[in-house]
Amino acid sequence: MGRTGMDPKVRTEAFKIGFATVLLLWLGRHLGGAVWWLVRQPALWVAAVSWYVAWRLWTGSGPLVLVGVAVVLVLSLIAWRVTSPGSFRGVVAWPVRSWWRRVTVYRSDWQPLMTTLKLTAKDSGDELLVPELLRVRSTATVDKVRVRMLPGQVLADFAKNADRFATTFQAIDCRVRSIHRPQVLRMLVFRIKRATGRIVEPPAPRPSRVLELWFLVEDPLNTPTPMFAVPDRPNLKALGLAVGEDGLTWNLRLLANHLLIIGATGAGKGSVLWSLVRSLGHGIRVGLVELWVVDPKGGMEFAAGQSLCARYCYGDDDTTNTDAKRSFELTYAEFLEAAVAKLRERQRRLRGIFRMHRPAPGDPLLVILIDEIASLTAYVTDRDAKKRIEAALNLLLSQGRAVGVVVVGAGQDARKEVVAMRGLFPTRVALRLNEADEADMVLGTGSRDRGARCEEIPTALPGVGYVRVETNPEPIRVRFAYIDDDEIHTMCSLYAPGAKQAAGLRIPAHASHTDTEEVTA
Ligand SMILES: Nc1ncnc2c1ncn2[C@@H]1O[C@H](COP(=O)(O)OP(=O)(O)OP(=O)(O)O)[C@@H](O)[C@H]1O
Repeated sequence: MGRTGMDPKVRTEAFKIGFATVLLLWLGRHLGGAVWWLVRQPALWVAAVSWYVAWRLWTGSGPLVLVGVAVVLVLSLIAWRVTSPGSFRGVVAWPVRSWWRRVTVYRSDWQPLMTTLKLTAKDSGDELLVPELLRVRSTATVDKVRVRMLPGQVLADFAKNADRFATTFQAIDCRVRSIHRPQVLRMLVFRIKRATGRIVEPPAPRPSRVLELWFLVEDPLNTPTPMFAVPDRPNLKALGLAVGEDGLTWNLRLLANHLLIIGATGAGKGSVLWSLVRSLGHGIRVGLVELWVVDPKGGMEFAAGQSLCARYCYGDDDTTNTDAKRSFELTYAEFLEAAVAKLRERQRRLRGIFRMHRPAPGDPLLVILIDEIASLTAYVTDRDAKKRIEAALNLLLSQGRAVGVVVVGAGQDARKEVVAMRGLFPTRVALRLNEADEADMVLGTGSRDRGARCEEIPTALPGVGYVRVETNPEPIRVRFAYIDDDEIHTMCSLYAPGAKQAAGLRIPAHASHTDTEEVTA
C-alpha cells in the first residue's frame, strides 16, 4: 500500500473539461430544473393566462367588457357549485385550497422546522439538504402533505415528531403515513392475468422514500356520520360503512376477509355491526349474502333484526335448546359446526375448479356474525363445548376466506386469553378502549405509536375508532354510521331474505352520505 492507502496498481486518470462545457452542463442542469418546476405550477399558469386575457380585454374592448366577463365567470362558478358540488370541489375548491395552504402555511415554515427537528443534513459541499416538500392535497378537513425523505431517513424519524408538526402548522393532529411506489406495469400485468381467469395475488406493495403527513385541520368525526345509501347490489369488496378523517367514505372489503371489532362498553360496536348488515341489505334480500348471527347477550343486540338472518342463535334460553340439562353453550358449538360443514361442502365442490368462491344468489357469501365473542371463547364453562367452539372457530378463520365464509366478531376485551385467535382477523377495528396498551393488542404491535390512541377517544364520540387492514400497517381513524331501532325495523321489512321489491317501488335512500360536504356542512 502506498502512502495514500490506495492500491498502487490502480491509476486514476485526470480528465480535463473545458470551461465552456462546465458552463453548459451547469446551465443545462439548472435550466432543466427551472423548466420542470414551471411545468408543475398550474396556479402560475392559470394566473398568467388570466392576466393576459384580462389585459387583452382591457386594451382591446375596454373595462366594461372585462367586468362583464368577470361577472359571467363568477356566476358560472356559483352555478357549478350549486348544481354539481362534487365536481366543483374536485376541480376548483380543493385544488385552490391545496395551493393556498401550501403557499401560506407549509412553505414558509418548512425549512426552519426541518432544521429544528434535525431532519436536515449537509452534503459533501456543505450544502444544506432538506426533506423535499412535494405537494399538498387538501380536502375540507385534511391537508395531505407529501415529503421526500433524505437518503438514510425512515418513516419513524418523522412519526416521532408528529406532535411537533401538528403544533407548528396549528393542526388538530398529524399522522405520518407511508406511500407505496406506483407499480403501473406490474398492476397492468396483474389485471390482464386476472381478466384471463388466472388467479394471481396482486403485486406486493413496494416501499418508497416518499411519505405523507396528514394534518387534521377540522375534525369531521365530531358530528355523527349519516347513514349511507344502500346499494342495489352490495360491492363486497368495498362496502361504505364509515367516514375517514379526510371526510371521505371508508370502505370495508368483506370478501375473503374476517373482521374483528373491539371496544369498551358503549363505544359503538353495535353501529359497526349494523352498518355492515345494512350495507348488505339488498344482497341479503336476493340471497347473495346469508347472515348467521350468534347473539350471546340473550338476543339483546340482534333480536330486532332476526328476520334478516338465515340462522340466529342467542344461547341461554334459546328455544332450539329443549333439553334443560344440556349446556346452552353446546348450541354455540353446533351453530359453528354447521358453518364448518358448509365450509367443507364448498371445499369439496370447488376443489380443482376455483381457488376463490364467487358469491351468487343460491351460493351466497356466508357472514358469521358473533356479538360478544368472549362468550364463545373465554367465558364458556362447559369443557366439551369450549373445545368444540375453539376448533370450529379456528377452522372458519383459517380456511373460510377462500370458500366465502366470513367471520365478523365483536367484543370488549382484546387480551390474548380472551380472543386467542385475534391474529386470524385481517381487518380489525379498535373503538374507544380503556387502557393505552389495548390498541396494540387489537390492531397489532406499533399501532398506538402510529397514532391509534384509542384510550383518548372521548365517550361523547361513540362509533369513532381506528381501523387497520392487512395490507397497511397504518391505522385509519374513522366514524361509523349509527343505525337506530327504527331503521332496523325498516331494514327488516325491506331486506329480509326473499322480501319482494314491489315493481316501481323506490326503496327510500334514507339519509345518504357520499362525501365530505354532507358530513362537514
Ligand atoms: N356511530 C355512532 N354515532 C353516534 N352515536 C352512536 C354511534 N354508535 C353508538 N352510538 C350511541 O352510543 C350508544 C351505545 O352504542 P352501542 O350500544 O353500539 O355500544 P356498544 O359498544 O355495542 O356497547 P355494549 O358493549 O355495552 O353493547 C348508542 O345507544 C347510541 O346512542
